[in-house]
Amino acid sequence: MGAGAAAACPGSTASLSSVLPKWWRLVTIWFTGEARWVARGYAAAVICLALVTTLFSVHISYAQRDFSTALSGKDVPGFYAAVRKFVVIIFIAAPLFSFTSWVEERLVLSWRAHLTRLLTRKYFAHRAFYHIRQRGDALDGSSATAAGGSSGGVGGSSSAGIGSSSAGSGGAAGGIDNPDQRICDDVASFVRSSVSLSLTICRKIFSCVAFAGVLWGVSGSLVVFMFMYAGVGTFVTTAMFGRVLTSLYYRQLAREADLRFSLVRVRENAESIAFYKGEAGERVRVLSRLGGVLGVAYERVRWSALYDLWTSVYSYATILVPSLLTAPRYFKGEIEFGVISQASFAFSRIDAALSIIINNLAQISGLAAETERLHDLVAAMDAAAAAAAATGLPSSGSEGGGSAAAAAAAASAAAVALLSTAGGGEVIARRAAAGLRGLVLRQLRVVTPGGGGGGGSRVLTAGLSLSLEPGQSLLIVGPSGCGKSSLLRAIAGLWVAGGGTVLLPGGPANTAATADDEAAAAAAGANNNNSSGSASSASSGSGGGGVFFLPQKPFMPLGDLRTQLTFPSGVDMAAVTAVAVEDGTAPAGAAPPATTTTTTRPAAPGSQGQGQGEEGDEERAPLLLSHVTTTAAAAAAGGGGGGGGGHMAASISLVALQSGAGGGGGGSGGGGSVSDEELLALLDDVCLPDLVARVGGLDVELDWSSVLSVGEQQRLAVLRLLAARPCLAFMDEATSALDGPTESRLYSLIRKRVPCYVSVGHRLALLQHHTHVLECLSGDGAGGGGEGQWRVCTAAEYQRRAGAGGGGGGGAQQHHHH
Ligand SMILES: Nc1ncnc2c1ncn2[C@@H]1O[C@H](COP(=O)(O)OP(=O)(O)OP(=O)(O)O)[C@@H](O)[C@H]1O
Repeated sequence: MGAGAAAACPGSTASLSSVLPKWWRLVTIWFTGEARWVARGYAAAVICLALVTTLFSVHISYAQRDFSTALSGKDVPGFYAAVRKFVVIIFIAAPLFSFTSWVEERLVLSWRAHLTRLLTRKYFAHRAFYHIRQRGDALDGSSATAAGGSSGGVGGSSSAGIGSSSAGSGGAAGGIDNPDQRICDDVASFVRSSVSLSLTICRKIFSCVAFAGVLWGVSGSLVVFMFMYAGVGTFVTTAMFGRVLTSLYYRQLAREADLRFSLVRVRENAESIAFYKGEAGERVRVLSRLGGVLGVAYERVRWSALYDLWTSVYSYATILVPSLLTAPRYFKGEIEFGVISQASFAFSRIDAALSIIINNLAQISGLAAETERLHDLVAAMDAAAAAAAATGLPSSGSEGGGSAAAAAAAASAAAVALLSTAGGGEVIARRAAAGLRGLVLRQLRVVTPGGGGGGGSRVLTAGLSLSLEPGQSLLIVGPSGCGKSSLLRAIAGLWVAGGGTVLLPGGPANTAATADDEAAAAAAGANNNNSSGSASSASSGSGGGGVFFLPQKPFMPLGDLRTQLTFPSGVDMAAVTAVAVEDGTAPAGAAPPATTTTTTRPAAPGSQGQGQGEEGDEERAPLLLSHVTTTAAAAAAGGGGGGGGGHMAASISLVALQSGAGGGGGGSGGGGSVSDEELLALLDDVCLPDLVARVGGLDVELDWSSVLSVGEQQRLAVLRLLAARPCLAFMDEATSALDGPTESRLYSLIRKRVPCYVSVGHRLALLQHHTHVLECLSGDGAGGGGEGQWRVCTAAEYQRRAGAGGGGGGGAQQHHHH
């Protein structure tokens, strides 16, 4: 029974001693972090209080002794003297004991707050939540319960974690299940158990020393016997129960989180399940996860019963032993009666101290499991951050600075090392090029997560090079599953496995942050070098990078209607600052909170000449989309007819044309926030003029994803794009739920306000809104291990072919060589 449990759970392979360094690493996060003086103050206070309360316990034992001796000797004055002494001690000790528990509770709360905030920051930094989620999804189901318990050191866990973000090799390598549960529940229990166990140990050591002195006065042999007795007991207990109980506790945590997750999924997808009439299946799934929880729970009950049996035998024996050893001397008249009871009391205290593992094994094994889970989570988050930093845009704008750059460089180096061990693959480089206002891809290779060069990974795109400049727009088309969305994932930096370079607008000219940005960044954790400064602020766009992604699935955050419209940059500055102040991350000079929610926009690009980006002049110059091809398509073009479109048979190159510094395409608006009037006008633009009136105002909070139709949600998403006014936008089937005329109207607006954009779509009607088409030529995502082939042509040419040859495939045939 125990062996089975141990084999099934990675956590079980960790012995208690191997968990100790991990526990210590987690503990030092608080004690050496920015709040270290608070932490150390609390720790010193509780340790002193533990010492004082232990001394009082010794006094109480002496008072008790006098008490019993006076009573048995019928010594009336002695009795009353003992009573008086006892009352005085209790009078002082009682408030002290309650003050001690108050300080302990405060310590627990502060520590928990600190650790949860830290993990939350790490969770959102560098989109760790995305990379960790991927691994969690892959493991969703029964295997998830066994995941996450890597018993290796930080290095081992890190490489597993990095794999999840880039080139993971499947669940077997160890991953992170249910990060939400780890951040909420595991932190709380970890902190509580750590404090209570540490204090227990402190108290036990003190009392062990104090009572060993007392007992030594009675009988030296009793002390020696005591230590031997406790040593054997501890050894037997840990050998018999330690690993099994830790493993069972670990599995129970994971399975309970799985059960809860299955119920949360039902709540989130209630309508779809109801339409499918899928409740029977869901019920079975929930109940089977309950079965998983109960299975582990029953096993725990069995082991706990055995453990209880053992501890009762052990502790009852300790009641008898001191009396057996001291009674003969009492019978001979060598000691008083009170000495027997004092010896028993001292013996039981020392026994309790020495039997700390025996008596607290359940709590210790719980703490060990929580330590494993939190340690793995932190390692995975750090690894995800390092991987993101390896491919992320260099820091620019609000978080710039020597230390940030150095940290990013260090993280990059770490990530490259980790990636090379995890997947053996290259990483896509993403850079911000100052002055660039379009998109440049160079020899881009996109690989699905799942291994760098095999082991389930697939190459979706190989050798793709293109450039897009203001005034141009690209429609990505191709069969479902060929890798269109994945191309956007790679450009956005969500997928990093592969190779080549992505250049995006960036640098001072395009990322000049507004005051609000800076305040937000400063307040929201600028002093945390894991904060998501560089890559995400640039690529999420609306804040300061000028690049905006609209995903395929609309997302409606929790909050009022204004939040929906201004997402992701609509930040309640008062709340941000409040959080940062609570968090202790607000710098001394943090900007005072704004009173309203604001949406920031990139400032209008200024003169191009100031660009200090990483790229040279060649990259800064706007590039005309001259051609695009891939290695495979290039070869094909060399051998067969290349119809139109400017395909080149030879090597791929980017043709930099005349720089049109100052970037055409117009319209990049000035900085500042979006007023309510502007929001109302934008709602009008996206054909939702009556939405505010219908729901009752901009401040109304509803469950937006269920009260708005998918088409309405898509229109709101386009509104966000228009409000953000990026210089480059990516839309993944962002208008797929809209009727033709509405879609057309929205695209006309986008064309007017966004100089350069890329869409993924299936409808031919979209052609009229794009200047070029990027077509995936692989029928099935380069199935069978072939490389993804793409080609570009003008929209007119694509349209011509579609008219003549039945879809873009007519033209595609010419180059479709495997
Ligand atoms: N996290 C992942 N891990 C491994 N493979 C993935 C992952 N996400 C997607 N894929 C695979 O990558 C391929 C490309 O997916 P992608 O979403 O880019 O397709 P698409 O061309 O956008 O399709 P559609 O038109 O249906 O939206 C698919 O075969 C998909 O199964």
